Amino acid sequence: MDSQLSGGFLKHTLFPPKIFTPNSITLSNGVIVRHNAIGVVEITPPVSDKAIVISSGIHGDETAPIELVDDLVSSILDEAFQPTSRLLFIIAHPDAIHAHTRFIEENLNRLFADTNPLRNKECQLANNLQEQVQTFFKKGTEEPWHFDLHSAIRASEHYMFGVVPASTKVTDIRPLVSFLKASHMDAVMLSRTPSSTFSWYSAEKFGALAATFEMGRVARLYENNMEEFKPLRDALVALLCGETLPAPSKEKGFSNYKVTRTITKTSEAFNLAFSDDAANFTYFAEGEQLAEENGTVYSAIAGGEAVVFPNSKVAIGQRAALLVQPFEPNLSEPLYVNVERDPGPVAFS
Ligand SMILES: O=C(O)CCC(=O)N[C@@H](CCC(=O)O)C(=O)O
Ligand SMILES: [Zn+2]
Repeated sequence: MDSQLSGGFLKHTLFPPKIFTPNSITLSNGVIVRHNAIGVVEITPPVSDKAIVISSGIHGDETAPIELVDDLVSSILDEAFQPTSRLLFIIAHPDAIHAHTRFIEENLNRLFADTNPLRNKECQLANNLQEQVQTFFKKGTEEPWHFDLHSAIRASEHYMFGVVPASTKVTDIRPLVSFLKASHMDAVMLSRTPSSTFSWYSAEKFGALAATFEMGRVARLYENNMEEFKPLRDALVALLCGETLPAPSKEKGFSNYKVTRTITKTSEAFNLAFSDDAANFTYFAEGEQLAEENGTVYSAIAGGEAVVFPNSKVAIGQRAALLVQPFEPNLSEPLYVNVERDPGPVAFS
């Protein structure tokens, strides 16, 4: 086994050697494991039908995804399962992981719109990751997928959910929704506007079936209860190995939301009208005030809206909250998360 990875992918990423040289090994099952860069491992099986990026650690304090990625890479190295897709595993931001923070200078997950001028470490990281993903997808013609794994800052009415970015591509995302259900996630949220996130980058530039996954809530490394994410791990292994996905949960329901509005903070005067620790998907009835900034009042629209990722402390110019409404997709027809198409009528209970 590659001596650099023998101590584990996460350990190497957090404590890399002074000089890193890309290297690769071939496992006895014919799978090639290439350590492309610190925090980036590429898996190439002899035959592949999908090209799947699984990224974690974009935010340094969201650690369950990092533990999951480390575990999947170890299992492949141990030949515990044999992938039939090309894979790119990423642990993105070791400095932020060491510092137990979301980011050091700038939110990395807002830097995927384009190549960034090098004003800080996050810009460099975003540029490197864009290059890695571009090279990976352009290497083959397999179906492109990207799961960017995160954990929410606050409590949530839905513990595990997927956020599907809106792109200008016409990609039918029903296989992605099936995967979320097979992972026993609680909900999907369809964006309506471009967002410069890592999953948006793969959806927009490569037409990937891409989503941000919210896996529970932030916790210190190794203080996560990884049993909670076993259904996601099982579904990932099935997808990576070309096997039938697990059946959706019989106990849990599955909710569909579409984003109605994005509230952007434009000045330091921005205030949310509710408590800072309100849970994701807290519902506000029509007319209830949500936020205020320099005399502009944001209130819930007809039918009410639920609030997701509210954060008044974001940098000026960034998203301070998403507002969503439930809807029922018609899954007998293609489902597009395209900036120009409404995914379907709102469904109020
Ligand atoms: O809990 C929060 O407020 C943030 C959790 C998180 O990092 N979420 C991602 C979502 C990205 C997307 O919209 O696809 C983020 O804010 O970057
Ligand atoms: Zn995050």
